[in-house]
Amino acid sequence: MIEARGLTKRYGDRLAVDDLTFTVRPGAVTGFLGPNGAGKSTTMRMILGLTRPTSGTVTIDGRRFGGAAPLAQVGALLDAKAVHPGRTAYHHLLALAATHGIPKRRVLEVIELTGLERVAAKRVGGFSLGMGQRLGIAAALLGDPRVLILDEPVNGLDPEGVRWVRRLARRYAAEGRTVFLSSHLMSEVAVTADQVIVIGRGRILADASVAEIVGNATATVRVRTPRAAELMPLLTRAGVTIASETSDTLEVTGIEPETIAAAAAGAGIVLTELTPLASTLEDAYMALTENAVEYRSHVRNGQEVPR
Ligand SMILES: Nc1ncnc2c1ncn2[C@@H]1O[C@H](COP(=O)(O)OP(=O)(O)OP(=O)(O)O)[C@@H](O)[C@H]1O
Repeated sequence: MIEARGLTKRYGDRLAVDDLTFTVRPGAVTGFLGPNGAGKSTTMRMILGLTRPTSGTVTIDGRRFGGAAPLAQVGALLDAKAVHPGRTAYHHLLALAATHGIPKRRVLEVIELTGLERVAAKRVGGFSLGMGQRLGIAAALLGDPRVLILDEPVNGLDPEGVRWVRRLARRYAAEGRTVFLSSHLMSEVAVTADQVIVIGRGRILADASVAEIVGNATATVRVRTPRAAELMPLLTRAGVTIASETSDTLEVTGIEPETIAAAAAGAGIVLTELTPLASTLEDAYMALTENAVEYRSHVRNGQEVPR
């Protein structure tokens, strides 16, 4: 179990993590989601005792770590590139095991577990991003930890690798361990996690189950009518957004289809389509983080440019 209470980190006048209070429970996969620069890595570093909080506390299974947490208690993947490039994967893991009193046979076990057998004798400097990521995960698993903290674990992995991380996370959670993984992709978290903590600009935007977040997302309804221009003002009110792609189509968010149908019928407007568009976790995420994105891009002249 990871418990953060009022966790705060300030870098100069920049508040990277702003008063976070949350609990990550064992027996479930908890996704930690947020746009670039939201404060995910800083939070994870504070959990692991690698960065000192400006204020607040965070404990793992009731203990606070001033220095790095022991491998047998917590396995972490933070920066997969932080490995000596001249060492082989095997020697990297062996050195790590030796400094933590972990037997050599466990090194062989994690090499097998992470599918690194073929490249274990190769120097890490020549590893692909995906192989480096697997090695980082192998290091995290070395101490057979009760708590697993993975920062962007699927970064650079191929589809097979992504599925493998997903299965690994689920298996660890099913064994009653605590699994906390960050991502900036809601789609990935949706299929892997049970719980989701969403942050933006260092603050918590949501802390709920995946099902709750999807359930709370306001659905959009596509309305087609030759009299769209007349219908639009009848639907306009606080909390409603209307987008119009073509002259006879409206995408309305914030009103139930029944209410739209009644408004149209009342004005004698014939609807040729009234379709609720499934609200996805990705929509919910975009809505949640709308005001918390620092580096959102948008499309101009067909090209994505930073705002
Ligand atoms: N050592 C540091 N010194 C100064 N500012 C920092 C430091 N580390 C992080 N920050 C700032 O704190 C904020 C949060 O960064 P952090 O890396 O925790 O975000 P993140 O959610 O992990 O983002 P990403 O998905 O891009 O990795 C950013 O604005 C970042 O520039």
